[in-house]
Amino acid sequence: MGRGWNLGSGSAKAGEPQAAGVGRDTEEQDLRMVACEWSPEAERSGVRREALSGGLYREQQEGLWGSVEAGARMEVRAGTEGGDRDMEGRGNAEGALETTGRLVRGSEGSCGADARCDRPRPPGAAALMLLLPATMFHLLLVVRSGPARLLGPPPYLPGLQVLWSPRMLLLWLTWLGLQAALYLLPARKVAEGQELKDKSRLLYPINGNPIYDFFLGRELNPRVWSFDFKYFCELRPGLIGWVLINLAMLMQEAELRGSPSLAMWLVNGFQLLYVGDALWHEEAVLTTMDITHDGFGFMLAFGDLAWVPFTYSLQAQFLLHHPQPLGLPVASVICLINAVGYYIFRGANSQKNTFRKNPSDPRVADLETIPTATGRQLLVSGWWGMVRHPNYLGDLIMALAWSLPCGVSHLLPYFYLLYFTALLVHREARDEQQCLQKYGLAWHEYCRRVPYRILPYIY
Ligand SMILES: NC(=O)C1=CN([C@@H]2O[C@H](COP(=O)(O)OP(=O)(O)OC[C@H]3O[C@@H](n4cnc5c(N)ncnc54)[C@H](OP(=O)(O)O)[C@@H]3O)[C@@H](O)[C@H]2O)C=CC1
Ligand SMILES: CC(C)=CCC[C@@H](C)[C@H]1CC=C2C3=C(CC[C@@]21C)[C@@]1(C)CC[C@H](O)C(C)(C)[C@@H]1CC3
Repeated sequence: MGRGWNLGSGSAKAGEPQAAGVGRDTEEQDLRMVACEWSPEAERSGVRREALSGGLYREQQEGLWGSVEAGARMEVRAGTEGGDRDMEGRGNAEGALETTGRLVRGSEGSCGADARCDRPRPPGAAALMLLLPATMFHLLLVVRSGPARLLGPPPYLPGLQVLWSPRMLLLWLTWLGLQAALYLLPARKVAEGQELKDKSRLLYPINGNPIYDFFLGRELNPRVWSFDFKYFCELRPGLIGWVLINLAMLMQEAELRGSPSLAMWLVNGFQLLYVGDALWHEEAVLTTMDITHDGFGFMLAFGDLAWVPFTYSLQAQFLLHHPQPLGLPVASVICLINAVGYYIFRGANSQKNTFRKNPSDPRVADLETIPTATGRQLLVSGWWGMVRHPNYLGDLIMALAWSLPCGVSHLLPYFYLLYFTALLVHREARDEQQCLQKYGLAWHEYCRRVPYRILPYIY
């Protein structure tokens, strides 16, 4: 059997686990830890030292995670980079092992804080940088064409003179400038984000690959004074730009056909609700992995400033060029689908945010939780007991409702749904990795209790 030990959660000897435990100031904590059973997913070879959130880390004696046998001895080393301490414990017949030891806060740092360990390699990054703009242009060309075929070649290629317009560039810069000016208004609320992982020395690798770094961004939170480029781009210019493009489509349709169609109203209304919700809950964006984990490179800059406004508004663009009849009964069903999606999306996000801010809040105090070695807890009832990403489920249901008003004659309006499913499945896998890194066996226990990721009984 292996001799590496996965530290599970246990009750704290001094100071019960708290939701805000990660940021505790005490230099040393006495923790009572329970080593749990080996699981195939937990087996990872080659990991010598692993960070526990809250600045703690543990080391494995050998490359494997180990199960605990009766009477087995375990050795866990924990400490700061400068000075480790050893601890010992004994296993019992049930395969659980208790040990009491003193963990000393070390410097935070692990693959979990490194945005590069779970991302595409340079050739993939280079391909994406060509593919994404090409896809966007393709979509914009075909949505205007008669057949509007998602998979066919574009009907024509515009000349360079069409693509280059100093007036448009000026307009775009003015738009960014206006957003930047609004963003800088002194009246806005100053919110504190999560403790950032860029305290880690591992976050800034010396040997970077220029293509890869350009794609992902070297800097986690590029700022000039208090102007945070990533945070600014994540919400304002792109999301508001998306709504404005939708609105322009609606107005143009009114001009062309006398009044906007019901389908156009629905698409505008649904997406306005989504963007309004994002801006209303602006602070919640601080805990998304884009802000806490990803650098600000091509992916987010292009994603936020171009991809979101131009491809997320595809349905409205499609409807302008391909009007679709929509009766009231079908429209009502679509509204219901969107309402259900929004209800799940908002309910799940709010439940987690409320819980993370204050676990004793009466709205979440009764929910069942799993303690973790970091002091934070994981919800296992309510929305987060249904599937491991109920917010993604709600988001996907809404995505379906945004496409349905465009009818079923074309695949193009379903592009967002397809892309978004791929994005969320990939994102879910990344988050899973990070949570495993953060919470170790407590995360395995959560996965055991809540086996489905996004879609109950299916995925
Ligand atoms: N429209 C779009 O293009 C996109 C929309 N989105 C939406 O953005 C929103 C945010 O998504 P995203 O940033 O990916 O991540 P989530 O909001 O899903 O947050 C994941 C984090 O939540 C915490 N968590 C996970 N499970 C539990 C649990 N059981 N109990 C308590 N906390 C838990 C963990 O962090 P910790 O424990 O550290 O708190 C985990 O890392 C989603 O609604 C998503 O649909 C996302 C991407 C694109
Ligand atoms: C293909 C490509 C270029 C991908 C880049 C991905 C980005 C477009 C998305 C990554 C995470 C996002 C989020 C939102 C918009 C899309 C991007 C930037 C978001 C702002 C949409 C509104 C939501 O309410 C949200 C605030 C939760 C969400 C955050 C993540």
